Amino acid sequence: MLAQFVAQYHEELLTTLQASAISFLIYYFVLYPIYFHPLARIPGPKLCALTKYWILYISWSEQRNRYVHRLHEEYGPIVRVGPDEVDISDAEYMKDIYVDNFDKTSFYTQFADFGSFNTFSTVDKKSHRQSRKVSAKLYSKSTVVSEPFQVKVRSVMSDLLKVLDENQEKTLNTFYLWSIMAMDTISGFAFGSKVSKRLLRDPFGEGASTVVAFMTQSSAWFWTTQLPQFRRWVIPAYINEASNVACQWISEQFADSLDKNDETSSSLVGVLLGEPGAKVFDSNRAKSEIFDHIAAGHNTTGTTLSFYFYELARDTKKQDRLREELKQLNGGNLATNDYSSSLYSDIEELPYLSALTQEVFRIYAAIPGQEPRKAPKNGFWWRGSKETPRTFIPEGKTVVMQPWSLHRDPVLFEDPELFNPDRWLIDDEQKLKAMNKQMMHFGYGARMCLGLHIATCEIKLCVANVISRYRVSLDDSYDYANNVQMKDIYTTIPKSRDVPLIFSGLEK
Ligand code: HEM
Repeated sequence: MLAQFVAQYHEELLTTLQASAISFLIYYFVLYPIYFHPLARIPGPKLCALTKYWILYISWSEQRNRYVHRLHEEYGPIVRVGPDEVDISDAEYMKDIYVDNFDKTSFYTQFADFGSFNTFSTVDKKSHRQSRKVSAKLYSKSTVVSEPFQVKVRSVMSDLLKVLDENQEKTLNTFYLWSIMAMDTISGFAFGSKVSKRLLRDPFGEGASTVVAFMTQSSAWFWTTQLPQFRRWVIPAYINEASNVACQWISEQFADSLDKNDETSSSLVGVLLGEPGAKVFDSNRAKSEIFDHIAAGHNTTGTTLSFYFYELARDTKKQDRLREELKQLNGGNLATNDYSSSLYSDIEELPYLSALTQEVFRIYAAIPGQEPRKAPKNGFWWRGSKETPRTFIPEGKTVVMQPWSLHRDPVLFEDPELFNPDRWLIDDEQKLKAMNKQMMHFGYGARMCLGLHIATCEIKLCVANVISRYRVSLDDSYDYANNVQMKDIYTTIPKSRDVPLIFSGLEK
């Protein structure tokens, strides 16, 4: 009977089944994500709501930070950038997401080296807390300003001043130079000064090849963080080779440090391994941590300083004004002839130096991109705004903020693309407080940058030492407008990997 029915009506049945399947597919893939999904009331392009591959494509084509920023300008402080992902640009939510410490997403899990995770790549709160505790004291402000650390950083500054002295009036790739300098600082801290390589003593040879190896291995960031399942198929062999070179570089110094380092309590190796027998971390875990700190610390600092000096070189009035401020420190004189560095305690609070530094951090945040977290167990409320009604964001959905947009809020930062250090020198305390609260260049909350005190110290010391000795200028033959832009990626670098500048000694 049934067979007879099917035989008689099979064409109509097929059509009905096909129609149902098509209706289901339309509902599931189009109507549900756009109209019925829990995030449906959050504005954004329909393509973002339909498929996660759109924002992945934008990310892959290195446009995400600027694209998401444009979405905020069009749709307001919360935008839906993927079917299950929202980006928020409102400082009020920094506490909810980063201080209350939503777990990191899997974006971070692939930042593991030597087969072991590290503080940066742990996603859950509990293991992160335990991991971070081990090295937090070593990176604290009190350690960074202490004399033993300051001796190390001043010694790196002296190496840098020698390089500049020997290469006056030549065009230097400053992105490499500052990155090498930052690498020397972190590796001195990590392996102890007797062991760590002093790359500034061979900046154009081993120095350049080491930073290039680290930069090359991190150039696969998109596949590593976003589509790790395809990584092994799409990554060219030279990236894996660069990764091996970088790991080898860490391993050699790590092994040497076990033999020769006598700074057990003040070096990262000493702290990570603990007293003999304590077994805080095994050696692969310790190497993974060190790899990550060196990778996180040199590139970001190098990028920040590249844009810093670029801004000073294109506006000599700003250089002169900073030089005037520095002069006051030395009884009206600038630095002496020798290579000795200024004291951090003397320059740390200088108003114009601090304003310049804050403005560089604002426009050129070295990590300008997404810092994704997962909505927690009981979800999370968007409390409502002019553009978007109060909306519940369920557990597990991705919630992101990007410094790029927070730092370009036109209400707090008038003419946001203008490099204007004077905006930090106003008398309006309330406004300054709001501006500072909006800054996310070192992240925010419990997972804020571990190296922020070292980085700030190095950056200010480097600028003060160089500007008090040299006039910095652009190389007229170089196309800065096209080449010196921020690459639109998670950790930015100058697009051309080259910021050529010329240093001319000041008359003493
Ligand atoms: C100008 C220089 C630097 C900038 C702009 C910077 C920025 C940041 C940002 C934004 C984060 C949070 C990232 C996220 O949650 O997605 C971060 C985390 C981190 N940074 Fe830095 N960083 C700098 C220098 C350094 C240095 C010198 C070190 C060396 C120790 C370092 C080590 C770390 C570590 C270990 C984390 C992970 C912290 C955690 O998850 O608890 N950074 N950094």
